[in-house]
Amino acid sequence: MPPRRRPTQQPAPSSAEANVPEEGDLDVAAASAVPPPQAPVESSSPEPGPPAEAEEASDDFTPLATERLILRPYKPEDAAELHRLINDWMVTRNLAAVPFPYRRELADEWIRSAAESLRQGTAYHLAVTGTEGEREIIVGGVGLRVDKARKTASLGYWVGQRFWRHGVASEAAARLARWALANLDLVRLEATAAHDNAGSVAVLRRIGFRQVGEGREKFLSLNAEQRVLRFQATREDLFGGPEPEVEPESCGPAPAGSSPLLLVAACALIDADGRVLLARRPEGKRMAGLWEFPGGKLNPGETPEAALIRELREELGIDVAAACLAPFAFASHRYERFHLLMPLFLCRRWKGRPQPREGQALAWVRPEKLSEYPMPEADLPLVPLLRDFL
Ligand SMILES: Nc1nc2c([nH]c(=O)n2[C@@H]2O[C@H](COP(=O)(O)OP(=O)(O)OP(=O)(O)O)[C@@H](O)[C@H]2O)c(=O)[nH]1
Repeated sequence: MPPRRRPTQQPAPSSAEANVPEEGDLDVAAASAVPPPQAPVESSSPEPGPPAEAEEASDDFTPLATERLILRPYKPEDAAELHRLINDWMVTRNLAAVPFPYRRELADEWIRSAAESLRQGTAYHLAVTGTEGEREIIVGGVGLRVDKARKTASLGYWVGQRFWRHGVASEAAARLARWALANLDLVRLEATAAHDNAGSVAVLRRIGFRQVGEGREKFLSLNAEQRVLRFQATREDLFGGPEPEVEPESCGPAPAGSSPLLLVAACALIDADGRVLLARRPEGKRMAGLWEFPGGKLNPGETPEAALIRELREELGIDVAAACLAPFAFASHRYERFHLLMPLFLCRRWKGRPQPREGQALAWVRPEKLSEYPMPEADLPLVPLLRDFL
């Protein structure tokens, strides 16, 4: 079959990906790296600054680490190794967007286009690397194509045949999927797998995707359509809903059959420009990726004001006086495992400059833009109140 040359014909994990049974262990090691906050992320300065704008383009993607792997942007010098791994019928036959045979020049072209789309924030195609002895080796690839209009992204992955049966695809795909929902402006992830690709289906299920339907897709390597299974994952699928450990001390008594009451104090910090500070729940927490008002649970015996003063110092490194906290509204919302009662205070004066002390991204948001930021359900009624007031 002659290779075809189109920018979309890539070793790209665009969909319907690797047939990778996932057991055992791989002799690869991880270096330490942390994900950068991504859009919509703004200045954390309380001084007047640029208005809130979604900003997703990045020239500088910080690699993502897993226990054994590093997910990093491709480099031009990866082309030969990439070509050697991907120009393999056993790998390409499961990849919808990769032709076979795969010509060497396509690897160069792919690396160039992956760098450009990463810079623009339209796709995140990353090399999955491990180490063999002291040497870094490429073991596969993982990627996301972003559909900004639909706030979705499609996940794909492939693994070089030599590295099958070591759990590489699950480890890499889970990391990128969780990073994406925690850091990008997305409501869900999508993925497809060829109906007979049991390995890839198992990967998607293992990392938290749900099957939502079936369809057909053209596979370049087969030069034919294939039946595919369609999968999706939302934040709730990957991180769980709002179900914190509810300590009896912070709750009122819960009669049999009812949910415990959780008291949380929250604060809308307002800067001199009338912008409100939102904090994004970081990867690793339930509801990661949602934006909320800084604050937190009340400790036993604490007043809401005292809890807020403590939380604002811990989370943002600022000092607030109780006299500067003005009661504004409250949220009363039933989550599955508890009922949230959350007084919301307004504060226009504080000491220090809010800094993200707990890995959260911060955004100073104009009131009319608040509704563009995905927030926990309990906060939704507060948004119009705040917008009208400010
Ligand atoms: N701070 C804050 N919490 C909110 C908001 N809306 C909302 O539903 N919550 C929920 O209220 C609870 C706040 O608890 P928290 O901040 O002390 O705890 P957490 O889940 O972040 O975990 P942690 O115990 O590790 O700090 C969480 O379940 C959180 O999802 C909000 O606007 N601000």
